[in-house]
Amino acid sequence: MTANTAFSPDLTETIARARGDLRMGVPVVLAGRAEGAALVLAAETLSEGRLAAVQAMALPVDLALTGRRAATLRARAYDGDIARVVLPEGAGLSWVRGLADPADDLAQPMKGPLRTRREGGCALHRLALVLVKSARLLPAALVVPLGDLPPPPGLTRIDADAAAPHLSELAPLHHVVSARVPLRHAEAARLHVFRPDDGSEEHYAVEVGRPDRDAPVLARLHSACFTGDLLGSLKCDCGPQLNAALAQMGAEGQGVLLYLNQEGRGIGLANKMRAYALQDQGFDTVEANHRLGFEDDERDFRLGAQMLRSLGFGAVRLLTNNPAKIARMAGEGIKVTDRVALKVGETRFNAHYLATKAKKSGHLL
Ligand SMILES: Nc1nc2c(ncn2[C@@H]2O[C@H](COP(=O)(O)OP(=O)(O)OP(=O)(O)O)[C@@H](O)[C@H]2O)c(=O)[nH]1
Ligand SMILES: [Zn+2]
Repeated sequence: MTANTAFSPDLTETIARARGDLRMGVPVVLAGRAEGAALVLAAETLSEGRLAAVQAMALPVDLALTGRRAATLRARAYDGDIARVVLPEGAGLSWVRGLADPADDLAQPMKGPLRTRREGGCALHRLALVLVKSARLLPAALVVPLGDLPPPPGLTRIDADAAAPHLSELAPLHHVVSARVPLRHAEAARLHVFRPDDGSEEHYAVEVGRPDRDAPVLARLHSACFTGDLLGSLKCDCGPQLNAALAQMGAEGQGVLLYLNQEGRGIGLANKMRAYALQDQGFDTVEANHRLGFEDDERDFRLGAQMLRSLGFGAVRLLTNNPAKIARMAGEGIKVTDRVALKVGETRFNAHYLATKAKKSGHLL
């Protein structure tokens, strides 16, 4: 490796840079062997100026959407999980935003007619959506295949053939530090910080007592909920569940709570608030995610399994009502010897939310 290439970003670093670019509204270039190079711009952060610059290139432009969003818009998704909606000539920023963001779907239901592309490949579109989702933006992106044109200078360029399999793998988490933090519910607690090597959010583990590594440990996989955990929101049951889990660990003298920074079931706080705004319009928690173009649950529970293993745990008594968590742990090689029910925090504001989870996501009552 020469000095120059040693300083160059590798694939993981280039993808992290691309996430930052997309969040700032800067286009990135995806280049695949079969498809050639394409310019990608996140719909959420697209500016008038960059849309005009795209249109000035006089190339065919697609708005890549997930199959979920396309279904809401009644657009044909020829690629199954994604749709390539053709950008009509002269379409403005409000056209792009209206397709990407369901906020005004009810007020302005007529978005079409929408023409979706059938011919050509969709690998770069699929990768573009993975990238904008991982940047916690709305899952919608303009994709401009460049043909023979050279990409504009100064843009982050990603090797699409290498990036697609790379992004489906979990970035390794490294244990950064741990220290004692006595908690109201569990005085003998220690907070461990884990950092993924792809530049994404850190995740935490709260270890209560000194649990025996050879026995199943009382464990809770808790997903970040700013509104519930910190603000005391009555719209979900997260805050009471967090406290009850720590209290049970404190009472038993041992346990481990994994705090996964996957706000809003993995869609980020801004998108969760978009989902809440749709719930204000009458949609339930699952429908709201789908209208936004997300799956019901976009979390990656491999994170929890990796932290447990890193701390030396192979078996858990899992505090949860969610059967998917049990299945995901087992699938990742963590033995779930018991399910410990965690029923706290029902309010008149979240009764419908809890009932929807029971009905649509199979939560145990
Ligand atoms: N997208 C979205 N996320 C929500 C909504 N309400 C709560 N959340 C998020 O859902 C997650 C709650 O996760 P958990 O406490 O692990 O709940 P669970 O998967 O139902 O499982 P258990 O609590 O273990 O039974 C948190 O990340 C919240 O931010 C909502 O209406 N929409
Ligand atoms: Zn919550």
